[in-house]
Amino acid sequence: MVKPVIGVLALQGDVREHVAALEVAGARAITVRRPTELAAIDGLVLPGGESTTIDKLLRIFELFDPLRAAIAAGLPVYGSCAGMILLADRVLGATHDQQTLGGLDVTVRRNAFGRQVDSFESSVEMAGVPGGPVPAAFIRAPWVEEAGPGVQVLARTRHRGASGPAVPAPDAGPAAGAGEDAGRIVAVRQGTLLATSFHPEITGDARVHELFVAIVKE
Ligand SMILES: NC(=O)CC[C@H](N)C(=O)O
Repeated sequence: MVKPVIGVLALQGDVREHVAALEVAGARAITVRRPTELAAIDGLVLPGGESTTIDKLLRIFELFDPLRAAIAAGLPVYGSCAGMILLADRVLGATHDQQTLGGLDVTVRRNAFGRQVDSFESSVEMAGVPGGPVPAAFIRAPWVEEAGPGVQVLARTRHRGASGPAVPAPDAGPAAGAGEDAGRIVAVRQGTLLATSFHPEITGDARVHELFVAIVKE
């Protein structure tokens, strides 16, 4: 697979930014809106946006069940922010009828860092992403509250940030450990599923997408 074909779910959210980052990262990126388009892709990005809206649109576009099945069958997927929520098996703060595609054995908390005004930009040291901290935009971002045993934690914030926005630190990372003082989990991987609380696609740094392209090629 010289140049994998990676789809970006294009129902809502920041689709163009992911398409651009994927192209920089060495993939051929296509937008996906129809179930039949799933057959053409080697991997899929679930963009940021509003997870409740994307969930509803997935069902309206009859993509929910096929996509759930494709993920269960091993389709590599990268979910950013709302996309992380869509990949999570369990969601705290979900609306009453909100469903997720699932696949990632995590519990995520929606809007965990606060409201829209608490959105912030920072940088995150991420396992599997060499070359220093990744610039990361947190926009009404979720965090991973609990991760199952098969889930690899790739990045954490420096502080737990229970009240107000946390400050993801350049030295945050898997070495932070799981102790009481360890920060919030903001990037995870389980098999071929990758998820980040933040948006790396709007900061002009394609290294997280390069990691996903590498996962797709594995
Ligand atoms: N930037 C984002 O993707 C925000 C996610 C949004 N708060 C949600 O719950 O879906």
